[in-house]
Amino acid sequence: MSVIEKVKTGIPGFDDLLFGGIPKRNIVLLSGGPGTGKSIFGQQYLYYGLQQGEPGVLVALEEHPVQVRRNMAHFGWDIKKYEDSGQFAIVDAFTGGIGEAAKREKYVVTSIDDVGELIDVVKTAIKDVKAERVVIDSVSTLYMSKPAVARSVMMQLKRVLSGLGATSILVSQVSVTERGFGGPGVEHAADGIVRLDLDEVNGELVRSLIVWKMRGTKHDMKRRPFDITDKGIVVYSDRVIKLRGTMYSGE
Ligand SMILES: Nc1ncnc2c1ncn2[C@@H]1O[C@H](COP(=O)(O)OP(=O)(O)OP(=O)(O)O)[C@@H](O)[C@H]1O
Repeated sequence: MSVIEKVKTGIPGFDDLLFGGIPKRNIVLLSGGPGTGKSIFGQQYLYYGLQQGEPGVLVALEEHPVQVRRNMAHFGWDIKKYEDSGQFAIVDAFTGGIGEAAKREKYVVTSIDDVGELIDVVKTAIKDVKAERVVIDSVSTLYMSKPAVARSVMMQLKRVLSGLGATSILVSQVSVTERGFGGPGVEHAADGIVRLDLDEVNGELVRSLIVWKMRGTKHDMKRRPFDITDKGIVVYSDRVIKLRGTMYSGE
């Protein structure tokens, strides 16, 4: 039996849940409601890779690249030096190329309705920086207005990302009450699903996550609490959280 190579996320506590990390070339759907920490998780995964000498690409569909750099700097993740040295790239799929700041971006997607264009730009960025890690934030934006094409978009992305050897996290936005992870088309196509949650317990918001699926490895099956600190996400892999009265607890 061949041993599957794992990619460490570097998020404290999280790799324990995957017995080492994400199997190489997997496409992982990172799903959760608003403010659950999806963007931070993705950025932390990329920054850890950079520190290990693994180049990365962040496809920004929800935020201006300038804002992304600012948010990352807030956690002490200085990506500028990696951008300058050609080990990291942000694909701007947010501005549509409009505005002064957008003119300074190297990788710009002018229309996100044209998935072909997006894929071409992403491909170029991955090849240029030799990316081993890719984050798309968020993939939902690509099919929000046309759910029927979700699976096809996902399959196209999967072929390109996996084909170029990258291990990818695709952020999937779901509403607070939604039980799923972004729709059947994407859930089945993804190699892995990680769900982040924010729930009110005794008048306080509590963060937790669960690994729902991960092809190529055994994984933890329990809901684990996590925190967002000034240094990013910390998962408490030895603690279990039971949410009362949610769709998960079966109460
Ligand atoms: N320095 C920090 N310390 C603690 N918590 C923080 C810090 N910075 C941000 N947060 C928390 O992270 C949340 C935002 O996380 P993030 O942007 O990753 O969410 P998201 O899941 O991508 O949300 P959305 O889908 O709405 O964009 C904030 O609402 C806040 O609760």
